[in-house]
Amino acid sequence: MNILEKIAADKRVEVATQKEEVPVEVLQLLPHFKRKCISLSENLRKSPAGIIAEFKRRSPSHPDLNPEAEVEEIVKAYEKFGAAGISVLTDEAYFGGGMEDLSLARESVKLPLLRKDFVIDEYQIYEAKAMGADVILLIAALLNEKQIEKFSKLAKELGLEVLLEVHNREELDNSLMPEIDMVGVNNRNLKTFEVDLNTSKELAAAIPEEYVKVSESGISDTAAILELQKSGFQGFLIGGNFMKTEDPGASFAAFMQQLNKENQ
Ligand SMILES: O=P(O)(O)OC[C@@H](O)[C@@H](O)c1c[nH]c2ccccc12
Repeated sequence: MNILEKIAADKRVEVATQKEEVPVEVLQLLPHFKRKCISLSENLRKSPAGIIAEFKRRSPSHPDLNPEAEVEEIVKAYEKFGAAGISVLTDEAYFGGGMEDLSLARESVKLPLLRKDFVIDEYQIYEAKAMGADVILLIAALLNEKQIEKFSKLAKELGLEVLLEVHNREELDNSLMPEIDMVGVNNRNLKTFEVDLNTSKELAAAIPEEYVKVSESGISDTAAILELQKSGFQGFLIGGNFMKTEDPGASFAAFMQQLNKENQ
């Protein structure tokens, strides 16, 4: 079993328990359930930089990233210094996050929030909405075409946007559908953790124009962004580069300052 399959197997157990504790009918009563979502794809289309800054404490590839990080201060800095959106890891077992982080982020900023998790069940989409998310992630490597269709239709019904994550041409060709808003190319192979920005560059041309293109993972300098922009990317999902430092908000601010200088 590779790491992705292991995460998905654990996730099924976790979701089954969670569903019993807080059924969908209860989620639907929470105040954010009726909230009108903010569009990340629109923000990315109009933003000159298009950075989706991520909050995560650890990951399977970086177990000691920033174990004690607190969400509020960091997401506020991400907003203040010009992020187009924020990604919050809600997986506890492998990333040290939780739904609590997502709700705290919701209370702290107005930016669109991506619930970053391994969606394998419709329940998690209701949960994302109830906790104040604007966007869900669907990972093509984990889901078949039918599931992607079912999940993205539900997301749309709830007013959420969908970021589809692909890692190769086959996943892309099998998973595109009209309900998807953004296509993210993950530069990190979730099966081996290897990072290669060429993954984005090579897949860019195959992504139809109507989808906003997002390059995910392994981006550590502004030069990479300028290059990826040339390949047609409008969104850049960056986590570790900021979270690995003692003050992720300050590192993000410095990164944005540099990027704005180069973009002029
Ligand atoms: O920390 P990085 O290398 O900047 O990567 C951020 C983000 O792309 C990464 O966390 C990610 C991309 N797809 C995922 C799916 C699940 C969990 C995490 C991820």
